[in-house]
Amino acid sequence: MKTNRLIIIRHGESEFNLKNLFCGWHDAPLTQKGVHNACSITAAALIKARLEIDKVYCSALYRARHTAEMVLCEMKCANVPVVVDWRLCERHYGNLTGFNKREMADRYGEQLVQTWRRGYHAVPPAITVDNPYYYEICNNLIFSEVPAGKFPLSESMAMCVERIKPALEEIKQDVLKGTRVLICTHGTVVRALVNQLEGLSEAEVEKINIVNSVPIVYEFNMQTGERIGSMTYLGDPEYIRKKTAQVASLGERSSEKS
Ligand SMILES: O=C(OP(=O)(O)O)[C@H](O)COP(=O)(O)O
Repeated sequence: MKTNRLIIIRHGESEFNLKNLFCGWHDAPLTQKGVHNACSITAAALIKARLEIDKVYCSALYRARHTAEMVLCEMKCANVPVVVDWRLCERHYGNLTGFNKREMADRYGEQLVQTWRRGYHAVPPAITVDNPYYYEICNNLIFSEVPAGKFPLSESMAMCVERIKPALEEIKQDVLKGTRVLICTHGTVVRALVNQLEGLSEAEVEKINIVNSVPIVYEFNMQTGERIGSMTYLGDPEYIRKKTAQVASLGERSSEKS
């Protein structure tokens, strides 16, 4: 049986991940640790598993592009083509963008904030002009490919699934031709991809939390196009368990950070 693999990663730790802030379409950079982990966790795991890459599909946001670049350099294949696709950008977090998750839970209640974070159809309040990131997001040229009328003011998981569907179909065609693809994207988009690839129910996908930097591997039968098995993380199970719990939680207030 001829098989091929698809590798998916959530970018390394961003400045907003570190500060526990909703990020979405704000173009936050990686922290030093995020840059370091692209080499010491992502590339190291791929090199150890002898997984080579022929092509990268990447979100247009800087934290994902920087991660992809670091991984390719560390794997000594910086010439690999990188296709930048706005459809792989994080879900737009609306007016939550830039706010601390724990502080939002204090203001609106844990249940509502967790519903905004993980509810399949929950759309956070639309971003307004008084949001500190409104103009930065609207004027960011990385979104120039977004078709007229499709620029969101906020997105649910369900809306995110709809926009990644055609991109995933294109990527799958490449994988079934034998191209060894890496997708470099974001927490919600990885969840949307897992949802589509595994045909999960809405309730199942609401429970998934994705760790930064650790590669996820899917295998496909190239003749039938069928997926073999479910997602496999390439990394230390104890590290993944601890980090998954952190991603799922509402984290700390800004004032609790050193
Ligand atoms: O921008 C985000 O995701 P990213 O760090 O994967 O780009 C979100 O703020 C992640 O937050 P969540 O885990 O509460 O959905």
